[in-house]
Amino acid sequence: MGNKSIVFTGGGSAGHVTPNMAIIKELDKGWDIFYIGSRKGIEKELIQKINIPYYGINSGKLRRYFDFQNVKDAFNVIKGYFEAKIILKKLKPNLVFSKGGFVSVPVILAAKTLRIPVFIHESDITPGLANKISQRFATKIFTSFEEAKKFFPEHKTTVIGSPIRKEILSGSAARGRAFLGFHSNLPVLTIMGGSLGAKKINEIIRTSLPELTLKYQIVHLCGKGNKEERYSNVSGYRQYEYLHDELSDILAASDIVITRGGSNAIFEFLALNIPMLIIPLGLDQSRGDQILNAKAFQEKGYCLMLEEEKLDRETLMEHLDSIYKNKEKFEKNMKSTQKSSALKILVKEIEDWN
Ligand SMILES: CC(=O)N[C@H]1[C@@H](OP(=O)(O)OP(=O)(O)OC[C@H]2O[C@@H](n3ccc(=O)[nH]c3=O)[C@H](O)[C@@H]2O)O[C@H](CO)[C@@H](O)[C@@H]1O
Repeated sequence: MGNKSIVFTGGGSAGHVTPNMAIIKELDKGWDIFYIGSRKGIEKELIQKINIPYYGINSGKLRRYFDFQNVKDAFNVIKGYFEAKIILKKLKPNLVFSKGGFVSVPVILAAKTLRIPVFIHESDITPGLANKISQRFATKIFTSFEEAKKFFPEHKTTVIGSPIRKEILSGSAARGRAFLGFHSNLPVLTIMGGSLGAKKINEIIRTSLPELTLKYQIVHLCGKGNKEERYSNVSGYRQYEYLHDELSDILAASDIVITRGGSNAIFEFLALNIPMLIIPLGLDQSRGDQILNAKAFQEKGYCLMLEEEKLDRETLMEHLDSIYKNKEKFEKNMKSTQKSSALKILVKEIEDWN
Protein backbone atom coordinates (compact mmCIF):
# COMPACT_ATOMS: atom_id res chain seq x y z
CA MET A 1 0.00 0.00 0.00
CA GLY A 2 1.26 3.48 -0.85
CA ASN A 3 1.64 6.38 1.53
CA LYS A 4 -1.37 8.20 2.88
CA SER A 5 -1.47 11.86 1.99
CA ILE A 6 -2.53 15.01 3.76
CA VAL A 7 -2.91 18.61 2.69
CA PHE A 8 -2.37 21.37 5.25
CA THR A 9 -3.76 24.84 4.81
CA GLY A 10 -3.81 28.09 6.76
CA GLY A 11 -2.09 31.41 6.54
CA GLY A 12 -2.12 35.16 6.42
CA SER A 13 -0.05 35.41 9.58
CA ALA A 14 2.30 32.98 11.31
CA GLY A 15 -0.27 32.01 13.93
CA HIS A 16 -2.15 30.20 11.16
CA VAL A 17 0.99 28.33 10.11
CA THR A 18 3.27 27.45 13.06
CA PRO A 19 0.83 24.88 14.52
CA ASN A 20 0.75 23.18 11.11
CA MET A 21 4.55 23.15 11.14
CA ALA A 22 4.47 21.50 14.56
CA ILE A 23 2.24 18.68 13.29
CA ILE A 24 4.09 18.23 9.99
CA LYS A 25 7.35 17.58 11.85
CA GLU A 26 5.77 14.88 13.99
CA LEU A 27 3.89 12.95 11.32
CA ASP A 28 5.12 9.52 10.52
CA LYS A 29 7.19 9.03 7.37
CA GLY A 30 4.21 7.13 5.92
CA TRP A 31 2.55 10.39 4.90
CA ASP A 32 2.92 12.45 1.75
CA ILE A 33 2.50 16.03 2.93
CA PHE A 34 1.44 19.05 0.86
CA TYR A 35 0.49 22.63 1.66
CA ILE A 36 -1.98 25.00 0.03
CA GLY A 37 -1.57 28.64 0.98
CA SER A 38 -1.77 32.05 -0.59
CA ARG A 39 0.62 33.22 -3.28
CA LYS A 40 2.35 35.85 -1.17
CA GLY A 41 1.52 35.25 2.50
CA ILE A 42 4.05 34.48 5.26
CA GLU A 43 3.01 30.79 5.00
CA LYS A 44 4.83 30.45 1.68
CA GLU A 45 8.21 31.33 3.17
CA LEU A 46 7.67 29.33 6.36
CA ILE A 47 6.53 26.16 4.60
CA GLN A 48 9.09 26.26 1.81
CA LYS A 49 11.76 26.59 4.50
CA ILE A 50 10.78 23.16 5.84
CA ASN A 51 10.75 21.68 2.32
CA ILE A 52 7.09 20.80 2.00
CA PRO A 53 5.62 21.01 -1.55
CA TYR A 54 3.68 24.29 -1.63
CA TYR A 55 0.78 25.28 -3.86
CA GLY A 56 -0.18 28.96 -3.99
CA ILE A 57 -3.79 29.92 -4.74
CA ASN A 58 -5.70 33.19 -5.00
CA SER A 59 -7.18 34.33 -1.75
CA GLY A 60 -9.07 37.36 -0.54
CA LYS A 61 -9.58 38.97 2.83
CA LEU A 62 -13.01 38.28 4.26
CA ARG A 63 -14.63 41.21 6.01
CA ARG A 64 -17.65 41.48 8.21
CA TYR A 65 -18.33 45.02 6.98
CA PHE A 66 -19.08 46.35 3.51
CA ASP A 67 -16.16 47.53 1.42
CA PHE A 68 -15.76 47.80 -2.35
CA GLN A 69 -12.65 45.70 -1.99
CA ASN A 70 -15.04 42.89 -0.99
CA VAL A 71 -16.18 42.49 -4.56
CA LYS A 72 -12.62 42.02 -5.77
CA ASP A 73 -11.87 39.69 -2.88
CA ALA A 74 -15.01 37.64 -3.50
CA PHE A 75 -13.71 36.99 -7.04
CA ASN A 76 -10.37 35.96 -5.61
CA VAL A 77 -12.01 33.53 -3.21
CA ILE A 78 -13.99 31.99 -6.07
CA LYS A 79 -10.85 31.76 -8.17
CA GLY A 80 -9.04 30.24 -5.19
CA TYR A 81 -11.79 27.66 -4.85
CA PHE A 82 -11.35 26.45 -8.43
CA GLU A 83 -7.57 26.42 -8.08
CA ALA A 84 -7.82 24.45 -4.83
CA LYS A 85 -10.20 22.00 -6.47
CA ILE A 86 -7.76 21.28 -9.29
CA ILE A 87 -4.91 20.77 -6.83
CA LEU A 88 -6.94 18.53 -4.51
CA LYS A 89 -8.22 16.47 -7.44
CA LYS A 90 -4.65 15.83 -8.45
CA LEU A 91 -3.30 15.12 -4.96
CA LYS A 92 -6.29 13.08 -3.76
CA PRO A 93 -5.42 13.50 -0.07
CA ASN A 94 -6.98 11.33 2.63
CA LEU A 95 -7.41 14.43 4.78
CA VAL A 96 -7.20 18.24 4.78
CA PHE A 97 -6.01 19.91 7.98
CA SER A 98 -6.75 23.60 8.38
CA LYS A 99 -5.39 26.10 10.85
CA GLY A 100 -7.67 28.87 9.63
CA GLY A 101 -6.99 32.24 8.05
CA PHE A 102 -8.69 33.50 4.90
CA VAL A 103 -6.85 31.25 2.49
CA SER A 104 -8.27 28.14 4.17
CA VAL A 105 -11.88 28.86 3.17
CA PRO A 106 -11.65 28.06 -0.58
CA VAL A 107 -9.53 25.00 0.24
CA ILE A 108 -12.12 23.66 2.67
CA LEU A 109 -14.98 24.35 0.27
CA ALA A 110 -13.12 22.52 -2.49
CA ALA A 111 -12.38 19.60 -0.14
CA LYS A 112 -16.05 19.42 0.78
CA THR A 113 -17.20 19.21 -2.83
CA LEU A 114 -14.65 16.45 -3.44
CA ARG A 115 -15.78 14.64 -0.26
CA ILE A 116 -12.37 14.89 1.35
CA PRO A 117 -12.61 14.99 5.16
CA VAL A 118 -11.46 18.17 6.88
CA PHE A 119 -10.07 18.73 10.39
CA ILE A 120 -9.84 22.29 11.71
CA HIS A 121 -8.16 23.79 14.75
CA GLU A 122 -9.28 27.07 16.32
CA SER A 123 -6.67 28.84 18.44
CA ASP A 124 -8.76 31.67 19.86
CA ILE A 125 -11.62 31.93 22.31
CA THR A 126 -13.98 33.19 19.63
CA PRO A 127 -13.75 31.67 16.14
CA GLY A 128 -12.27 33.75 13.35
CA LEU A 129 -14.46 34.41 10.31
CA ALA A 130 -12.66 31.71 8.30
CA ASN A 131 -13.34 29.00 10.86
CA LYS A 132 -16.86 30.30 11.43
CA ILE A 133 -17.58 29.67 7.76
CA SER A 134 -15.62 26.42 7.63
CA GLN A 135 -16.96 24.74 10.75
CA ARG A 136 -20.05 23.29 9.07
CA PHE A 137 -17.87 21.57 6.48
CA ALA A 138 -15.44 20.15 9.01
CA THR A 139 -15.40 16.51 10.06
CA LYS A 140 -13.64 17.26 13.33
CA ILE A 141 -12.95 20.53 15.15
CA PHE A 142 -10.28 21.06 17.80
CA THR A 143 -9.88 24.13 20.01
CA SER A 144 -7.15 25.59 22.22
CA PHE A 145 -9.49 27.16 24.76
CA GLU A 146 -12.25 25.46 26.75
CA GLU A 147 -14.27 28.67 26.30
CA ALA A 148 -14.26 28.21 22.49
CA LYS A 149 -16.19 24.95 22.55
CA LYS A 150 -19.59 26.59 22.77
CA PHE A 151 -19.15 28.24 19.37
CA PHE A 152 -18.96 24.92 17.54
CA PRO A 153 -21.23 21.87 17.12
CA GLU A 154 -20.71 19.78 20.24
CA HIS A 155 -20.64 16.35 18.61
CA LYS A 156 -17.56 17.08 16.52
CA THR A 157 -15.61 19.45 18.78
CA THR A 158 -12.82 18.59 21.23
CA VAL A 159 -10.83 20.95 23.46
CA ILE A 160 -7.17 19.95 23.26
CA GLY A 161 -5.06 23.06 23.84
CA SER A 162 -2.48 24.57 21.51
CA PRO A 163 -0.11 22.42 19.39
CA ILE A 164 3.36 23.80 20.01
CA ARG A 165 6.43 23.20 17.85
CA LYS A 166 8.62 20.78 19.81
CA GLU A 167 11.79 22.71 19.13
CA ILE A 168 10.36 25.81 20.86
CA LEU A 169 10.52 23.87 24.12
CA SER A 170 14.13 22.75 23.81
CA GLY A 171 16.09 25.98 23.50
CA SER A 172 19.28 26.79 25.38
CA ALA A 173 19.51 30.02 27.40
CA ALA A 174 23.31 30.05 27.10
CA ARG A 175 23.12 29.74 23.31
CA GLY A 176 20.45 32.44 23.23
CA ARG A 177 22.59 34.90 25.20
CA ALA A 178 25.62 34.08 23.07
CA PHE A 179 23.63 34.69 19.87
CA LEU A 180 22.46 38.03 21.23
CA GLY A 181 25.83 38.97 22.70
CA PHE A 182 24.14 39.56 26.08
CA HIS A 183 25.73 39.22 29.53
CA SER A 184 24.03 37.73 32.57
CA ASN A 185 23.92 40.83 34.79
CA LEU A 186 20.57 42.12 33.56
CA PRO A 187 17.38 40.19 32.81
CA VAL A 188 16.30 39.65 29.21
CA LEU A 189 13.03 41.19 28.02
CA THR A 190 11.66 39.90 24.73
CA ILE A 191 9.02 41.76 22.77
CA MET A 192 6.91 39.89 20.23
CA GLY A 193 4.39 42.16 18.57
CA GLY A 194 2.51 39.34 16.84
CA SER A 195 4.01 37.61 13.85
CA LEU A 196 3.63 40.73 11.70
CA GLY A 197 4.81 43.25 14.28
CA ALA A 198 2.78 45.92 16.08
CA LYS A 199 3.24 49.56 15.20
CA LYS A 200 2.25 51.20 18.47
CA ILE A 201 4.15 48.70 20.61
CA ASN A 202 7.22 49.17 18.44
CA GLU A 203 7.04 52.95 18.87
CA ILE A 204 6.64 52.91 22.64
CA ILE A 205 9.41 50.36 23.08
CA ARG A 206 11.80 52.49 21.08
CA THR A 207 10.94 55.75 22.80
CA SER A 208 11.24 54.00 26.19
CA LEU A 209 14.69 52.56 25.46
CA PRO A 210 16.50 55.01 27.80
CA GLU A 211 14.62 53.69 30.86
CA LEU A 212 14.17 50.11 29.58
CA THR A 213 17.87 49.51 28.94
CA LEU A 214 18.70 50.51 32.52
CA LYS A 215 16.76 47.48 33.73
CA TYR A 216 16.74 44.97 30.88
CA GLN A 217 18.56 43.67 27.87
CA ILE A 218 16.02 43.79 25.08
CA VAL A 219 15.17 41.57 22.13
CA HIS A 220 12.63 43.21 19.87
CA LEU A 221 10.83 41.08 17.28
CA CYS A 222 9.37 43.97 15.36
CA GLY A 223 7.85 42.41 12.21
CA LYS A 224 8.70 42.60 8.53
CA GLY A 225 9.85 46.01 7.32
CA ASN A 226 9.80 47.47 10.85
CA LYS A 227 13.50 47.46 11.73
CA GLU A 228 14.88 50.94 12.36
CA GLU A 229 18.53 51.33 11.64
CA ARG A 230 18.96 54.38 13.88
CA TYR A 231 18.50 52.11 16.92
CA SER A 232 21.03 49.54 15.75
CA ASN A 233 23.77 50.81 18.01
CA VAL A 234 21.79 51.09 21.22
CA SER A 235 23.62 48.97 23.75
CA GLY A 236 21.57 46.05 25.11
CA TYR A 237 18.95 46.35 22.35
CA ARG A 238 18.57 43.92 19.44
CA GLN A 239 15.90 44.12 16.78
CA TYR A 240 14.85 41.37 14.37
CA GLU A 241 12.03 41.33 11.84
CA TYR A 242 11.27 37.67 12.46
CA LEU A 243 13.25 34.82 14.01
CA HIS A 244 13.13 31.24 12.77
CA ASP A 245 15.38 28.60 14.31
CA GLU A 246 16.99 30.95 16.85
CA LEU A 247 13.66 31.73 18.53
CA SER A 248 13.78 28.74 20.91
CA ASP A 249 17.18 29.81 22.31
CA ILE A 250 16.04 33.42 22.65
CA LEU A 251 12.93 32.35 24.54
CA ALA A 252 14.99 30.06 26.78
CA ALA A 253 17.06 33.15 27.66
CA SER A 254 14.02 35.41 28.24
CA ASP A 255 12.95 36.43 31.75
CA ILE A 256 9.86 38.41 30.74
CA VAL A 257 7.98 38.91 27.49
CA ILE A 258 5.82 41.68 26.15
CA THR A 259 3.45 40.22 23.62
CA ARG A 260 0.32 40.73 21.57
CA GLY A 261 -2.52 38.41 22.61
CA GLY A 262 -2.05 36.03 19.65
CA SER A 263 -3.06 32.62 20.89
CA ASN A 264 -0.09 30.58 19.70
CA ALA A 265 2.46 32.98 21.08
CA ILE A 266 0.89 33.18 24.54
CA PHE A 267 0.49 29.38 24.78
CA GLU A 268 4.17 29.04 23.88
CA PHE A 269 5.14 31.46 26.67
CA LEU A 270 2.86 29.56 29.05
CA ALA A 271 4.53 26.28 28.12
CA LEU A 272 7.90 27.90 28.85
CA ASN A 273 6.70 29.54 32.10
CA ILE A 274 7.73 33.04 30.99
CA PRO A 275 5.71 35.81 32.71
CA MET A 276 3.97 38.01 30.15
CA LEU A 277 2.73 41.50 29.70
CA ILE A 278 -0.01 41.10 27.10
CA ILE A 279 -0.98 44.14 25.03
CA PRO A 280 -3.86 42.76 22.94
CA LEU A 281 -4.92 44.03 19.56
CA GLY A 282 -7.84 46.37 20.22
CA LEU A 283 -11.45 46.34 19.07
CA ASP A 284 -10.64 49.06 16.56
CA GLN A 285 -8.43 46.62 14.62
CA SER A 286 -9.95 43.20 15.32
CA ARG A 287 -12.93 41.26 16.58
CA GLY A 288 -11.47 41.48 20.08
CA ASP A 289 -10.26 37.88 20.26
CA GLN A 290 -6.89 38.87 21.68
CA ILE A 291 -8.56 40.81 24.50
CA LEU A 292 -10.48 37.67 25.46
CA ASN A 293 -7.33 35.53 25.20
CA ALA A 294 -5.49 38.00 27.45
CA LYS A 295 -8.30 38.22 29.98
CA ALA A 296 -8.47 34.44 30.24
CA PHE A 297 -4.70 34.29 30.88
CA GLN A 298 -4.83 37.15 33.37
CA GLU A 299 -7.60 35.43 35.36
CA LYS A 300 -5.39 32.35 35.64
CA GLY A 301 -2.50 34.47 36.91
CA TYR A 302 -0.13 33.97 33.95
CA CYS A 303 0.16 37.58 32.87
CA LEU A 304 -0.81 41.19 33.26
CA MET A 305 -2.84 42.78 30.51
CA LEU A 306 -2.43 46.35 29.34
CA GLU A 307 -4.92 47.74 26.85
CA GLU A 308 -3.37 49.48 23.89
CA GLU A 309 -5.35 52.70 24.58
CA LYS A 310 -3.63 52.89 27.97
CA LEU A 311 -0.16 52.11 26.67
CA ASP A 312 2.41 54.85 27.20
CA ARG A 313 5.94 55.04 28.59
CA GLU A 314 4.71 55.31 32.14
CA THR A 315 2.15 52.49 32.11
CA LEU A 316 4.62 50.29 30.27
CA MET A 317 7.26 50.70 33.00
CA GLU A 318 4.71 50.35 35.82
CA HIS A 319 3.37 47.08 34.43
CA LEU A 320 6.82 45.68 33.74
CA ASP A 321 7.99 46.56 37.25
CA SER A 322 4.94 44.89 38.70
CA ILE A 323 5.53 41.71 36.71
CA TYR A 324 9.21 41.63 37.57
CA LYS A 325 8.48 42.10 41.28
CA ASN A 326 5.94 39.24 41.20
CA LYS A 327 7.83 37.10 38.72
CA GLU A 328 7.92 34.04 40.96
CA LYS A 329 4.19 34.17 41.55
CA PHE A 330 3.47 34.20 37.81
CA GLU A 331 5.98 31.41 37.24
CA LYS A 332 4.43 29.30 39.99
CA ASN A 333 0.95 29.72 38.48
CA MET A 334 2.22 28.66 35.07
CA LYS A 335 4.25 25.74 36.38
CA SER A 336 1.28 24.36 38.28
CA THR A 337 -0.87 24.27 35.13
CA GLN A 338 -1.16 20.96 33.40
CA LYS A 339 0.76 21.29 30.17
CA SER A 340 -1.12 20.71 26.95
CA SER A 341 -0.60 17.55 24.95
CA ALA A 342 -2.40 19.03 21.94
CA LEU A 343 0.37 18.17 19.50
CA LYS A 344 0.38 14.52 20.52
CA ILE A 345 -3.41 14.33 20.34
CA LEU A 346 -3.58 15.89 16.87
CA VAL A 347 -0.84 13.66 15.50
CA LYS A 348 -2.67 10.61 16.84
CA GLU A 349 -6.01 11.78 15.42
CA ILE A 350 -4.41 12.21 12.00
CA GLU A 351 -2.42 8.97 12.13
CA ASP A 352 -5.53 7.01 13.16
CA TRP A 353 -7.71 8.53 10.47
CA ASN A 354 -9.13 5.69 8.31
C1 LIG B 1 -3.36 40.32 13.81
C2 LIG B 1 -4.02 39.00 13.93
O1 LIG B 1 -4.96 38.70 13.24
N1 LIG B 1 -3.53 38.19 14.87
C3 LIG B 1 -4.04 36.83 15.04
C4 LIG B 1 -2.98 35.87 14.55
O2 LIG B 1 -1.82 36.23 15.29
P1 LIG B 1 -0.34 35.89 14.88
O3 LIG B 1 -0.25 35.37 13.51
O4 LIG B 1 0.50 37.01 15.29
O5 LIG B 1 -0.18 34.59 15.73
P2 LIG B 1 0.25 34.11 17.14
O6 LIG B 1 0.69 35.18 18.06
O7 LIG B 1 -0.86 33.21 17.58
O8 LIG B 1 1.50 33.20 16.73
C5 LIG B 1 2.64 33.73 16.18
C6 LIG B 1 3.55 32.59 15.86
O9 LIG B 1 4.68 33.10 15.17
C7 LIG B 1 5.86 32.66 15.81
N2 LIG B 1 6.92 33.67 15.64
C8 LIG B 1 6.67 35.00 15.87
C9 LIG B 1 7.68 35.94 15.72
C10 LIG B 1 8.96 35.48 15.32
O10 LIG B 1 9.91 36.25 15.16
N3 LIG B 1 9.15 34.14 15.11
C11 LIG B 1 8.15 33.23 15.25
O11 LIG B 1 8.37 32.02 15.04
C12 LIG B 1 5.45 32.49 17.27
O12 LIG B 1 6.35 31.64 17.93
C13 LIG B 1 4.05 31.90 17.11
O13 LIG B 1 4.08 30.51 16.91
O14 LIG B 1 -3.39 34.52 14.78
C14 LIG B 1 -3.67 34.18 16.15
C15 LIG B 1 -4.13 32.73 16.19
O15 LIG B 1 -5.28 32.53 15.47
C16 LIG B 1 -4.73 35.13 16.74
O16 LIG B 1 -4.84 34.85 18.11
C17 LIG B 1 -4.32 36.56 16.52
O17 LIG B 1 -5.33 37.44 16.98
